[in-house]
Amino acid sequence: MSERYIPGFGTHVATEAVSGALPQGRNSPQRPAFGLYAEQLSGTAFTAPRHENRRSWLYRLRPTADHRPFTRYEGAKLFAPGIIEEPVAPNRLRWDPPADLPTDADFIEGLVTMLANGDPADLVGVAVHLYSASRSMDRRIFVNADGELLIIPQSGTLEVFTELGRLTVAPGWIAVIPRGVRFRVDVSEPSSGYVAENHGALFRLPELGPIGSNGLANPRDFETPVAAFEDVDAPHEVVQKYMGSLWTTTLDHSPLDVVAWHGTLAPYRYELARFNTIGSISFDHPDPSIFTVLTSPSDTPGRANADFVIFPPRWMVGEDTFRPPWFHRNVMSEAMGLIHGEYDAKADGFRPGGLSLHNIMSGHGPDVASWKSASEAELKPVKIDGTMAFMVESCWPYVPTRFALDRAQPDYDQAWADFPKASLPK
Ligand SMILES: O=C(O)Cc1cc(O)ccc1O
Ligand SMILES: [Fe+2]
Repeated sequence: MSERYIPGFGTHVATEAVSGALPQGRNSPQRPAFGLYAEQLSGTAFTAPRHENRRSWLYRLRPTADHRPFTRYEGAKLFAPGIIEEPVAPNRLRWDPPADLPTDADFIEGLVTMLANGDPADLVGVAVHLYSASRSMDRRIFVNADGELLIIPQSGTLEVFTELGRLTVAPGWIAVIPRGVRFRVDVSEPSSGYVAENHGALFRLPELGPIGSNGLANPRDFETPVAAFEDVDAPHEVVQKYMGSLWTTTLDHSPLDVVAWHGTLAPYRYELARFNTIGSISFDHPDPSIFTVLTSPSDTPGRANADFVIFPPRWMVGEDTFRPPWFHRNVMSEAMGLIHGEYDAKADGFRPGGLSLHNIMSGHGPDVASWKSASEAELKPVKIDGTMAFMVESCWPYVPTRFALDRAQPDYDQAWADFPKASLPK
């Protein structure tokens, strides 16, 4: 079947891969068509307010309930390894793309956790993982009970076959797989990138306030796949992340057997180039919240559990303005990655596939070289081009994993060494 997508963010989709599979007029008929099983998948509490409520009804060959007990999964040792015991130092950290990410790995084995905050069982927090996959998942399925997965490819295109349909996700695109949705990732070349795992409230579009009714990520540009399934009666291993640990069970069939579904909870993809970037056309550099693609709110208004923010190509026109990111200390914690190109606050050392962490209250901003060139630049209109950085900003400070701590650049503080001292009038 050729791929097709339905446009819109969080819209109510009704889709069937086999004509007549989707019940009409009710969710749970006494006997669904063809002996399919009706199953509800909830992304929000049953009683969540109507405008936030997200759930879908799935019509499948066998119910998800039909499985044997899960046992501990012994693979993917660098994925969700648990938190370090020692206190977290107030240091800024940065990583080159690690040279020793798993090789000859599928998407599950290739996941490596770098940063995490919050306990998944508290339903808050976010984790940042890298992945490096050179093999397709062969009769293996992954499912995350701990939150939704925001997948950010950096190199190589992923074919993600989920219970609710298939998504092609190339670098420059993102995909979000809801909590609990089972999926397989196929690759045709060594592929790597980032995953932000959101344990908290579902990602949604940010409010637009005075921007008005259009702009930033427009709802129409989000794409949800139509129903697609496989009917395979052969053993399939299901690896599940559940309350921070990995578990496994084996089914005698593929669980990607949803023939039809309808509802508002579904995987989706989005091309970052569609982002309608809005910025200053007078002076001063706005807060980066203007670049928010998706936000997962916390219980405190305006203080995100996780904001997914991008730094796309854009014109810089500010008059009498220091144009790159300013020096700052933030009560929010900032994890950043780079998909391609260069980031305007870092002349050196922040590489595609790398990562940086500026945790709560760490002083950061432009490195010396970026500061010098931006302070001396002629302020004509300049296009920042050929770049895509992103940030996963969270109100909860991140804790690096042991793997991450052992691989941090030893000299990141040098980015801000040797600033000349200001000289006051005598
Ligand atoms: O620290 C960073 O590079 C991210 C960032 C970018 C920006 O334009 C303003 C503030 C900010 O934290
Ligand atoms: Fe910052």
